[in-house]
This record gives sequence, C-alpha cells and structure tokens, in this order.
Amino acid sequence: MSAAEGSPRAQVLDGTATAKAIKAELAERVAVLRERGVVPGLGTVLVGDDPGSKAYVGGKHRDCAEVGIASIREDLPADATQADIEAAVERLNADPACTGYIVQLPLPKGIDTNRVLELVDPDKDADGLHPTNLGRLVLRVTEPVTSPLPCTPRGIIELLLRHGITLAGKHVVVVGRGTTVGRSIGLLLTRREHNATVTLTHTGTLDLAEHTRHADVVVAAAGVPGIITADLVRPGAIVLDVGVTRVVDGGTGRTRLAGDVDPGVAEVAAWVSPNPGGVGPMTRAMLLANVVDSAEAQAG
Ligand SMILES: Nc1nc(=O)c2c([nH]1)NC[C@@H]1CN(c3ccc(C(=O)N[C@@H](CCC(=O)O)C(=O)O)cc3)C=[N+]21
Repeated sequence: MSAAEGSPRAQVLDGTATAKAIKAELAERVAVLRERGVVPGLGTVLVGDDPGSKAYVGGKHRDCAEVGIASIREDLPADATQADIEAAVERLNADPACTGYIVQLPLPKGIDTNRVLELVDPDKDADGLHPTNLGRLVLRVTEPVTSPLPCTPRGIIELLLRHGITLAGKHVVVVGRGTTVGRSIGLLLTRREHNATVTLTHTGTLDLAEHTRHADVVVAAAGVPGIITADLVRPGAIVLDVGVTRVVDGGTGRTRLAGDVDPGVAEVAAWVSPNPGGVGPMTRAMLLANVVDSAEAQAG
C-alpha cells in the first residue's frame, strides 16, 4: 500500500525538539551551579580542517553558549604531531576551567588515537569513551562514582523515553560495531533499568534481514547509506537512523549527509528518527548533559 492510498506513515522521533527541551533543563541546572560559583567548562581538541569535524566542533561551542557552559578550544593544524596532540590533552587535564572535554574523532592518519584517548583524565571524559569509563560500563560500576555514558547511546535511549517508548523486554537489533555506538549501546540497553534484549549485527552478518525483521527496535549505525530498506523492517517497528556519511551528489556535485535508513522505511515502521534532526542533536545534548552531571558531582 502506498502513502497515496492512506497507509499510516511512521511517527517522527524529533531529536531537534527533544534536544531543545533538554538544553532548557540543563540551562537551569547550570544557572544553579553558577550561583554556587561553579562554572562548567567544555573543552574540544580539533586537529586539521576536515569540514565535517569543524562543523561539529563549532556546533558544540554554540550549544555551550546556549546553556551557559564555558568553552575552551584547542585547535591544531593538520600536520600536528602525536606529541603536539598529547600536549593539548595535558593542557586540558591541567586546566581547572575545563571540567570536561572531547577529542574530536577521527584524528589524522598516523596518529595513535587510542594512546591519545587513554591520556584523557577519566574524570574529564565528556564522551564516555575513556577505557576506564567504558570499563566501568562493562563492569556495571555505579558507586561511588557515576561515569559519563557514551553520548550517542545515551541520546538514543533518551529520545525513545521522551517519546513514551520504553524498552523492557523488547528486542533491539543494532547494526554496526563501532565503539561509539554499536559496541557500547548494548551495555546500556541491557542494564536492568532498561532491560532490553540486544542482538549486535554488522556488515559481516550473513543474513541481516533475518535479524532485523525480528526487531522491535532497529538501531542503524553501520555508516552504510540506505542499508536499512523497508523489506528489512517489521511493520510497526521503531527505527533509529544513526549513520552519518558524506556523499557526493552525482547530479549537483555537492556533498550531502546520508543516513543508514532508506526513506521507504517510513511506510512500514511505527516510529523513525529523521536524519538530520534525530540522533545528531541528541548526541550533542548528551555531551552537555555529561558535562553538567560531572560538574554537579564535583561540586558535591
Ligand atoms: N570525540 C567525538 N565525539 C563525537 O560525539 C563525535 C566525534 N568525535 N566524531 C564524529 C561523530 C559525529 N557526531 C555528530 C554529532 C552531531 C551531529 C548533528 O547534530 N547533526 C545534525 C546535522 C548537522 C549537519 O547538517 O551538518 C543533525 O543530525 O540534525 C552529527 C554528528 C559526533 N561525533
């Protein structure tokens, strides 16, 4: 049945509006902290001039200004050495005005990313990607410390909850095995507070459709434009489009962002997150939430 015949179209998981509401809540919490003399500060380490990375980092600083978080930039040239990058990390570790920070990924070729990420003070890790914090997530350590959670997984769950969708007992099929989303989201979803059942698939999965067709929720984070087509989705399922791939439009020669979810999915799914306007703004909002959470924890 086509949309023209009146088939129900999926409802929208509106990340832009949800992130806006979250930012308003965070602004209030920041105001309370500031009254107590505590100013949260987010730092960014950006290496090189990749247009995508520059745009993301710029967006993060605008977000900070909106909610009252101070921001600190370490912008390094494309030919920065491993030592230059490590020195920038050490400066942010030592700077009391910086309460949390991120190293924008990917770093240029030839840089040992894991070595850089391990140097980040785990207490200032706003991305939740430091081995200590990922390890605490695996080990389910929540006391006496609360570690930052990876921003995109936290944002996906928050987006669902704020649309009235709970996950207990549901089958979530994750497509993609990257560290920031695929590998870490299952650790969050299988916590007792969410209680989902999780299948992790990836581009090496033999029969992807066999898995995704059984999903109540599909998290599409493979970075393969359009990999999730309507025939892979059970009618009434919930689909989150996490992929961000820059593609050159054959016709116009302009670059645009392509998600992992084919537009036809909206004809079968009950809920779809748009891309842009879905998981991206939520990721940014959760970065701010991690900074405010840790500033509150540090303030006691
Ligand atoms: N250390 C680190 N942490 C990250 O969180 C991180 C990273 N490195 N490297 C790259 C990816 C990608 N990422 C996005 C965040 C927001 C949008 C976003 O807000 N996008 C807008 C559209 C933006 C546009 O149109 O250019 C939207 O979806 O509506 C997109 C992508 C964070 N990442």
